[in-house]
Amino acid sequence: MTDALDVFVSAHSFREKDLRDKTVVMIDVLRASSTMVTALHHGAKGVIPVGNMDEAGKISRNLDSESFLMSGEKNGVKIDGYDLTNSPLEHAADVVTGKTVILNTTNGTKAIDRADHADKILVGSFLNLDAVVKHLQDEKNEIVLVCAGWRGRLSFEDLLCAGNIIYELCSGNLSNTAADGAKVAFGLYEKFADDIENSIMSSNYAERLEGIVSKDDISYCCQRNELQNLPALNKGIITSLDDTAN
Ligand SMILES: O=C(O)[C@H](CS(=O)(=O)O)OP(=O)(O)O
Repeated sequence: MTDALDVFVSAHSFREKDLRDKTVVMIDVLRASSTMVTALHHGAKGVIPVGNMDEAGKISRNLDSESFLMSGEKNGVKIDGYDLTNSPLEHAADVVTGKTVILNTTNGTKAIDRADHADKILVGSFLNLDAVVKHLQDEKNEIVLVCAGWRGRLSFEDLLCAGNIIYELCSGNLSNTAADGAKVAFGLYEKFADDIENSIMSSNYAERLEGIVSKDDISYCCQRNELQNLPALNKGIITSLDDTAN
């Protein structure tokens, strides 16, 4: 099954047609994917991913002011006038239950926007890795793991998570005929499998956002299989797969 799977290392490394009729798993470990999974696990009604502030503003104007929260960041910092940053730890049950979260981030929400032509878009992270793997085991479409990366560049933690998904799907035995992207992600995971958190703590992200994003946030996002839900995009809104009409 891993022969029908490829990995794109950033949200800018594919063309629209590369995703047509495929099932995409968008991976932005730090932090958009982890925040979406967490918000939905904690009872958010849905997450609306937006690519910029204008879009966020337009959507919010059509909603009852009590019904939603605006979450997001620019360079890791809360956007003026927003309720929350995109820290998963801020998306706690007492904050998000029953609310729609409009989420605006530098990479993750834009990656979803760019993956628009896929047949299905799922959201993956270390937190819900098992749920992703279980779903992909029965997937009929070709699969593409889209790492959000950072501003068009590769991010270590996203590729590592893609490698972990592939490793589980092939039970640690990747075929020689797998795509190059799958081989690279798998190899990265093999190297760092026993040291996920430490290796991510010395990634470019951790260095770049030191003092802005807390170590608690990063540690939280490195936990594997803490949450069991699988977010999926449905008509512009992300909900956990069991809650959607599909
Ligand atoms: O806030 C985050 O975790 C990042 C910030 S940055 O773009 O890596 O500086 O955004 P995200 O879209 O969640 O990757």
